[in-house]
Amino acid sequence: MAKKQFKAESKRLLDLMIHSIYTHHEIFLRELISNASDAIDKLYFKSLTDHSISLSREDFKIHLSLDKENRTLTLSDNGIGMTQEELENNLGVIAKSGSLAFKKENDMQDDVDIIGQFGVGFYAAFMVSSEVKVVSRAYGSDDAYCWISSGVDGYTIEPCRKDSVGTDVILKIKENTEEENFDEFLEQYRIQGIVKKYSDYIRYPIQMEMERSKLKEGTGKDGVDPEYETYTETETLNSMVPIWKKSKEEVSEEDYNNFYKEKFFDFEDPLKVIHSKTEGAATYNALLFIPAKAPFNYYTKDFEKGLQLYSNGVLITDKCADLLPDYFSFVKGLVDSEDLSLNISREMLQHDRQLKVIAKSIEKKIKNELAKLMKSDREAYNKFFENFGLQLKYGVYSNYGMNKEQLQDLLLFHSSSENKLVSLAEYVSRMKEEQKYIYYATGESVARIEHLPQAELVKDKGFEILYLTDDIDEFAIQMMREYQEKQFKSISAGDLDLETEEEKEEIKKQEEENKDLFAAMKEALGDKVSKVRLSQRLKSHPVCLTSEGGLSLEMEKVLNAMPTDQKVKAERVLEINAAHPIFETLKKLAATDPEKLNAYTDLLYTQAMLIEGMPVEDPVAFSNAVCDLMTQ
Ligand SMILES: Nc1ncnc2c1ncn2[C@@H]1O[C@H](COP(=O)(O)OP(=O)(O)OP(=O)(O)O)[C@@H](O)[C@H]1O
Repeated sequence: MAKKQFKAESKRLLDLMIHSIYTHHEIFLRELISNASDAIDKLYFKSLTDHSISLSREDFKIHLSLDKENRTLTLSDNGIGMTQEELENNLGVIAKSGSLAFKKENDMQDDVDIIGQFGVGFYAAFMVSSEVKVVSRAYGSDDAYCWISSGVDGYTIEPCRKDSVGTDVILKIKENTEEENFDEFLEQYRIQGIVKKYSDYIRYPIQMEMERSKLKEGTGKDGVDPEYETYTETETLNSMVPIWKKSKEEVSEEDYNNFYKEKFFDFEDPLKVIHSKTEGAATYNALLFIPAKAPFNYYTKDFEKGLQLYSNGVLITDKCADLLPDYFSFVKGLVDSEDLSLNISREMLQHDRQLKVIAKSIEKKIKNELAKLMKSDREAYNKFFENFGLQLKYGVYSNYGMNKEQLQDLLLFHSSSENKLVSLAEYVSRMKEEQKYIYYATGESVARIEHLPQAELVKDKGFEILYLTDDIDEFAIQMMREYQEKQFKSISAGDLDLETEEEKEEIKKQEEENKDLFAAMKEALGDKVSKVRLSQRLKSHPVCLTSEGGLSLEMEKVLNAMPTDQKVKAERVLEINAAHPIFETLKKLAATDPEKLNAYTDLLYTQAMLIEGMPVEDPVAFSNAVCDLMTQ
């Protein structure tokens, strides 16, 4: 059977092209400037081998001009131009890319970055233009041709005059409609803004006549009213050389800082700059910054993470979220890669595989740089941690601890013995020979934890305690379970395993002897506690509250502060210090005055709650009970 060719309804196709590919109208300018840059690159490439071309890099430019009255925006380049045939083939055939063909035909050198590949970008002009006119004269030809089209109706090509080689693209900007504003594309500042946004790093100057106004001479002083006059000035709108493509030696700290502040709208210099060129599985340049302070909305839903993504110096996405894991969401910066397979609108990527490879590599880089900073400049790292440490801890906890290995060495906690932030590695390196666990205590603040009765014995043994003051801390620690094969242990949970065998025996004996007392106290407290027992962690304080099972009192507080209806309750244990005089009193009361024992038990429980920073269920009853005691 004879094979038939597909036919395309070219009008429909163009219509689709104009209305369905791009999300933002402003993209048209990026596309036309990229075409101009490609055309110049081609001529430049030719000039490398054809010595009759006397142009050097500096001679090439792209020029923009606005004519509000006639509603035109003109882009001129002195690139390679197009012959009549090329106009016909490249602009008359949708999805035909002369640039891609050029790249394939010629073995392109490193310093030429042809951008075009799909053969559709040009048609973006019709999103904002009622008519597009292309006047072009090809390199090596004396003839020029004019291609005109109003979009779906087709196009005409006629000979015309053009004095120099290159191409002028003249857009007749559409009239405003009820829904859409096109006038904006006739405003010089809007055009300047779009160029800066997408084409700042096109390597040839993009110039425009900018209208300015100044005070007329002789006015505005000596009692003469100020009068203004307008004048025009040619301005280069783009910065051209991407700072990230320069070598590190060429860029000063000030250059980096200024670039960061201007581009990412910060008033302060960044805390750390990471500039890297990577080759291998993923080839890319990255320029990343760690801000000195968390933005005011950092810990809110409004904050959007992401890095700018460039392909050959042309902006593809302003905030590519996939390039950063959540726990490094504070990083600002950009990635530029030539190996991205872009989708046709150049607004997205086609395969996220490449992006994943780049993201993995960036993540590794950020982690290593932070670890380096921790070692080399602790003060700066502490500052970083004060601002973003919380995010790292969330990172350890989230996704069922999937990233804990990655992040654990970046964490800092306040140390009881050092009285400053320490890393887990530092803690472990100081552990005593007989110390089995990494001890931690939780509470609202360092000052509050300092006074926790539970900490007494652990401290007495000379063991360091990590003070956890953020809500997420204990959740993160529980997710980690251990660090360098040392388990974490809360000073308020379960058996601290601090006693010698004899001490353990002694406690067991005392527990047995006072079985009835503890049973009576438990009875008095009812559901409030799951157990009353002898304490193995108290030294001078009478009581404390601990918990059993996976849920600690601190976690209970955190979870119950969340706006959900489901409330949780930790299994509370009231611990009594056998060495405290109160113990003797309790023993006596058990035998003589059970009612008083009940009242004292309740008082002790409430005191323990207060020490823990837990809300007292009935403050009035507590106050009355204390007064009763005072007046006895
Ligand atoms: N200013 C110009 N000077 C010379 N040739 C041009 C110019 N503008 C467009 N062309 C030619 O027209 C072709 C089609 O342009 P178009 O913008 O539609 O696609 P492209 O740039 O090749 O690819 P992409 O869709 O990826 O941008 C280009 O490949 C190029 O050969």
